[in-house]
Amino acid sequence: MDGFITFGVLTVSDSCHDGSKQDVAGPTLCQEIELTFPKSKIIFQEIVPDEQKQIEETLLSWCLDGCNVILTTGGTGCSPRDITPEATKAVIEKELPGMSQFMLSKSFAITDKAMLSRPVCGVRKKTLIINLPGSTKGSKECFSFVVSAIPHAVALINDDFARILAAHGHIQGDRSVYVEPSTVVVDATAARNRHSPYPMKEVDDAVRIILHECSPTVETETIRIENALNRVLAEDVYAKDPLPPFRSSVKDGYAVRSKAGSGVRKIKASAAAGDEPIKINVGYDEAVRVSTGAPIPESADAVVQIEDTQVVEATQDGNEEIQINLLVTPHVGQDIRAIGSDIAANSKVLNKLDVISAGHIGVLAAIGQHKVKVFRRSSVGVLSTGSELKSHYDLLGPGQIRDSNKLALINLLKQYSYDAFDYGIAKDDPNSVKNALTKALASNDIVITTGGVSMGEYDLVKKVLVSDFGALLHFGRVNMRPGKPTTFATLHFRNKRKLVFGLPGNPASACVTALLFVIPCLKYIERRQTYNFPIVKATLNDPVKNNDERPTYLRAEVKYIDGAFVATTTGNQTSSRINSLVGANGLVLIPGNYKNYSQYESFNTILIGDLTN
Ligand SMILES: Nc1nc2c(c(=O)[nH]1)N[C@H]1C(S)=C(S)[C@@H](COP(=O)(O)OP(=O)(O)OC[C@H]3O[C@@H](n4cnc5c(N)ncnc54)[C@H](O)[C@@H]3O)O[C@H]1N2
Ligand code: MOO
Ligand SMILES: [Mg+2]
Repeated sequence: MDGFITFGVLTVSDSCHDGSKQDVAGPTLCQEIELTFPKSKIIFQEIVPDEQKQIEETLLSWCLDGCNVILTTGGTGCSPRDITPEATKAVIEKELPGMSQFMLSKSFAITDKAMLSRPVCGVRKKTLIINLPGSTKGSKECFSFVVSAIPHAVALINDDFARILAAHGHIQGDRSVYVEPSTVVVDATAARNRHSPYPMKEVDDAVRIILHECSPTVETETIRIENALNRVLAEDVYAKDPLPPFRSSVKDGYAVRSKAGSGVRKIKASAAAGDEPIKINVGYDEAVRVSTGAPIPESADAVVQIEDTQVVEATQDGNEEIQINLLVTPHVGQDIRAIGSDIAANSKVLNKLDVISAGHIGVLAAIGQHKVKVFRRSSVGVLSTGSELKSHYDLLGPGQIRDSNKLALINLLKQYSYDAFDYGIAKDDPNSVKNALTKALASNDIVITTGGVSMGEYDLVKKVLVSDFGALLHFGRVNMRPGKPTTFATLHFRNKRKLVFGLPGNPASACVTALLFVIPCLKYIERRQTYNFPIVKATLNDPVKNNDERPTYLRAEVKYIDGAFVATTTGNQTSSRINSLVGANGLVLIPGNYKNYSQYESFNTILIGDLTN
């Protein structure tokens, strides 16, 4: 589960900061983090000088931004500028002397120099801060000494065993959270229901029910613009300063006074991009050589591009122009980017409810805004149910298959830019299902389960939801193929309202129902204005049979050819066949009732991905 522990790596060093030395320790620590915690995410990496205030400010801002662990490297010694431990002490609320002592005691075995190191480790709110020495070797070694304590420390700090243990695959057999046994008793086989007691809902009604049961969030969070892609803005954004902040040249050419028209000009000075604006008076017979992006001297009112000029006189070595001839008559403002011409000072640049794109982030960077307020996203836990399931890392015994749903769903959500957390595999027994659900519900707003929702005596998800969690099942069957037993429930867990999607176990069914029901729900809650997938009319490229009374969502590759959408199905469409999702960017909706459809018939098609041509 990517992004489970978030890290920040702060190099503290005057010489790395001013560029006279290359920072090797910082990048090496990042590599170590990625190797040791493949599911982690490094959200910050910076170099600051050995200045107490700057170190403190950076630590505080990373803590505020929800960084789980900050590693500092450098500034822990006893030279006059070494100040990292003091800065760290000023930021932390609880010191962890054991961690520093352990690190030192291990270091003594390697070098006596460790006696001169003064690392501080501690906790501020939900962030663990660890000082490491500045040398690449030393910081790497010291990180390796304390690394085993990090996941547990993060769990303790966040008071969140379930999430952390789930992240490390300890769901089954984990005794750290006690869960009362389930109240569900598996039915005697002969006494079980012969017909599903759940009314069959149409897909559109099911979507309406889901959206009715959730509301667009009002919760916001403030995040760095680097992390803001695809988030929904929770505020209008205004520019304080104009862009450009000075009159700048649009072309490589000559800044002149337009009134003097075309003709010969003496080169008085030159200005390149990045130069300070030159304070000279440009006479009517003069010009200032300018490059694109350079500031224009105040008295000039036009730029003439190089292509529209000729050299009249040059220095003897041929390096400098002395006089040039303007071949065109310049007009006022020609090729000058006026102050505020792109963004006027105090103007609104971005609107609340915009979905942040690369362009938005560019605007935010251009106006110097470091953070934005966005709407909070729902946190999602995903778990699989099924006694036959094994992790894809395990060897299979007789009767076992690999769990493909969990990873497929977590990554399906990721495709639409939502994160989801892995809550393992529950066995088909009520206690195991209750256990896994408890852990997933404890840390998430939304839980997705797969399997165990149909008619079998071991399909226990619905029962456990109702009996053990007091859930309200809003529907338990939907008129669609794949996905008939799709279940949607709401419940209160520790005084918080939760949504549960009980998706079918068949792999294609799980993905199709996640697309049709979960993704629009996540978008709607996040306050996206467009939460439904686009629908187009597409013509079938191959004949299909619907062997079912239910409307069917065929997985297909959709192309736009000669002004029309054409859909080619991705082979066998049986619900168990996860391969039918490979290469599918569309779901073609064909009516049920056991009808056959010939090539060239057109159907509504939901676009779930980019067109492939
Ligand atoms: N008597 C009836 N039987 C079934 C009906 C029905 O209406 N009456 N509906 C069928 C339909 S449609 C579907 S879809 C499946 C859904 O079943 P469940 O949601 O109860 O899922 P399971 O029984 O647990 O598993 C079904 C199938 O999928 C495999 N599976 C489950 N989880 C995973 C996973 N994580 N990764 C890979 N494969 C998984 C599992 O081994 C089964 O083969 O029920 C029909 N039955
Ligand atoms: O609805 Mo099920 O998903 O067809 O196999
Ligand atoms: Mg079943």
